[in-house]
Amino acid sequence: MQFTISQRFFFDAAHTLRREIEAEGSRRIHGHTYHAEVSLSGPRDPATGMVLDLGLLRRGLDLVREQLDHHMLDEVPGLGIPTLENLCLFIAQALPAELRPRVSRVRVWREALGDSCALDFTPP
Ligand SMILES: Nc1nc2c(c(=O)[nH]1)N=C([C@H](O)[C@H](O)COP(=O)(O)OP(=O)(O)OP(=O)(O)O)CN2
Ligand SMILES: [Zn+2]
Repeated sequence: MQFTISQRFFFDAAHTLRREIEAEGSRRIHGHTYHAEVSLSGPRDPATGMVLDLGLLRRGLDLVREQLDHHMLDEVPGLGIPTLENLCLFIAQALPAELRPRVSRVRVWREALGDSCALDFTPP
């Protein structure tokens, strides 16, 4: 049996973005509140009854959040162009190594705008 556990966090960050449309406002430094959800999938460990203790996932997410919250996203090493797509990939790759193989989905969204992006990984 495959289970999926997930946890969310949010961060406030600034960025600029080059776009074909609505270019002027996006090119100026502006900020968003971003929400992110990381899902891990796998079997239950019969000894613990858990896929993984959610407290361990929370610790991993706190480490990722520190790299994004109140940062200028254009300057975050390894992020690249600060789009929702690249944020999904960055978050997946910035998780501690022991969590990464179990990541099945990373979703990032901006509640105020209704924008969202999800990155899905093939289950192991
Ligand atoms: N596929 C993607 N498209 C866009 C992304 C993205 O990450 N992936 N990002 C943006 C911008 O971040 C942009 O700032 C959002 O633009 P917009 O919807 O115009 O929102 P505003 O910041 O202008 O909203 P306000 O209501 O004025 O704060 C665009 N596209
Ligand atoms: Zn923006």
